[in-house]
Amino acid sequence: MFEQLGLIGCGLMGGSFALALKRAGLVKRVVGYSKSPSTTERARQLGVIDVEAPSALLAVSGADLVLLAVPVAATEATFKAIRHLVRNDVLIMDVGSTKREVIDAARRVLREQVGVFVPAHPIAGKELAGVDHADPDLYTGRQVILTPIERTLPAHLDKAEKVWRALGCQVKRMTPEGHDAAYAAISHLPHLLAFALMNAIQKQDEGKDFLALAGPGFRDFTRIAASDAAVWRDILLSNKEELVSQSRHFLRALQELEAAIKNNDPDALETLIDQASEARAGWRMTAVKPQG
Ligand SMILES: NC(=O)C1=CN([C@@H]2O[C@H](COP(=O)(O)OP(=O)(O)OC[C@H]3O[C@@H](n4cnc5c(N)ncnc54)[C@H](O)[C@@H]3O)[C@@H](O)[C@H]2O)C=CC1
Ligand SMILES: O=C(O)C(=O)Cc1ccc(O)cc1
Repeated sequence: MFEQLGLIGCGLMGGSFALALKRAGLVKRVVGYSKSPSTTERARQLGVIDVEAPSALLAVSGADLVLLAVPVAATEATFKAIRHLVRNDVLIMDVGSTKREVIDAARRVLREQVGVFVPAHPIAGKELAGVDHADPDLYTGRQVILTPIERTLPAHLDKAEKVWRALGCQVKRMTPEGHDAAYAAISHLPHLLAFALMNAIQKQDEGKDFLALAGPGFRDFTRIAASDAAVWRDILLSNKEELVSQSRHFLRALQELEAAIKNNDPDALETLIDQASEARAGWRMTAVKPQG
């Protein structure tokens, strides 16, 4: 049981964490801070937080658990804002979608105290940002990747694992590098492609008319294109090398398909589609709860 969660970033991810922690009876009080005072106020109105803090530092004052749930490029400024209140008995976690840059920021700012920070990435979320979409079930049954470094304090790592497990998550450990390489392929590239597809269509003269005719396949493929621009700008820029490398893999695969079409080669085309179809049919999302 935690006395106080200091929540920095009262949006979708932070708000959902606060609601889930409260529902599990794991926290007595949630003190929240978001950059925009209207968001913090809304979070309190919704019962996501109990107390509005006027600064990140004041949200952390008296907290034994701190969650950073801000766009990843805001991580360093957030650590700087709170560093004077970072003590060894406080557990700090984040929920950022990339890990190497977040950890570099933590090392630069927290220095010898970096061990209290346990980098975390819940593989849960949706395309709808903001506290109004916070949901106590968001994390239930989902994977959470922890990417500890050599200085991470074992007791803090253990406590972090217990918190996520108590919220119904399946916890996995990876290196920050392994994490960023994998998520470039399975999350950052798919978002990039969804953004590109929407723009490619809407920039055509008949784009609007085409979109009006689209069906469920298009809906499934492009859902994530509606994601928050500031959040995704930061994610894509903070995993640049891995993302560009995955984009090259994708372009090669696209060119192979295009060549089979241009060459009127049905066998080659069928083989390529078969490979994709079998891989997708055999894939299941790792989850604790039965998935829809
Ligand atoms: N949206 C998703 O599905 C997932 C997002 N994430 C990560 O979660 C983090 C938060 O994303 P969401 O909750 O989706 O976004 P959001 O936009 O719903 O919430 C972010 C909140 O942070 C606040 N904020 C922005 N800059 C700030 C600053 N400098 N100081 C204090 N507050 C600040 C915003 O006002 C907003 O309330 C990001 O790092 C993202 O990479 C991780 C997994 C899934
Ligand atoms: O909307 C979806 O289905 C997502 O894939 C959500 C998501 C977005 C970012 C992450 O780092 C992890 C999960």
